[in-house]
Amino acid sequence: MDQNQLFEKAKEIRERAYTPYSKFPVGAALLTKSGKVYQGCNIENAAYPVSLCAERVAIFKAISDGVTDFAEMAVVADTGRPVSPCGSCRQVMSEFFDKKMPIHIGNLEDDRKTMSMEELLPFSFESADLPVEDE
Ligand SMILES: O=c1ccn([C@H]2C[C@H](O)[C@@H](CO)O2)c(=O)[nH]1
Ligand SMILES: [Zn+2]
Repeated sequence: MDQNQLFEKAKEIRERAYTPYSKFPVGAALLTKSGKVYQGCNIENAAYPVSLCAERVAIFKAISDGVTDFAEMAVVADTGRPVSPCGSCRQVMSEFFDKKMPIHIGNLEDDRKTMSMEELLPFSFESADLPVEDE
């Protein structure tokens, strides 16, 4: 699966977004090293903060399937510049993605940009920062 195909998967799932409040559908496609693709769309709620972003839906689908061998992600929305994942999604990505993993962001005009995990969230808070528990 190449980058164009991954963006197609992101655009496809974007059509399933549930966005009656923002009217801002987003699609994400997460490729695993074994070639499987997990697709996610944003799902909103009348209680606005309960809404979940496309990126986290894709990641949580994979994690709940027992899959963690992530290779690349593509995210797409109808934005003027390539869509910028929110801070909460960057933090969740950093929990599961290697620092060098490429994240492709784009818009419907196919303006695209690829950033590594560590470019997207530098100096991230991570498990190594937590105190080590003695036994
Ligand atoms: O990268 C992004 C940015 C925003 N949203 C969603 C959250 C909300 O449903 C809507 C407007 O913020 O877009 C995503 O899914 N991914
Ligand atoms: Zn987000």
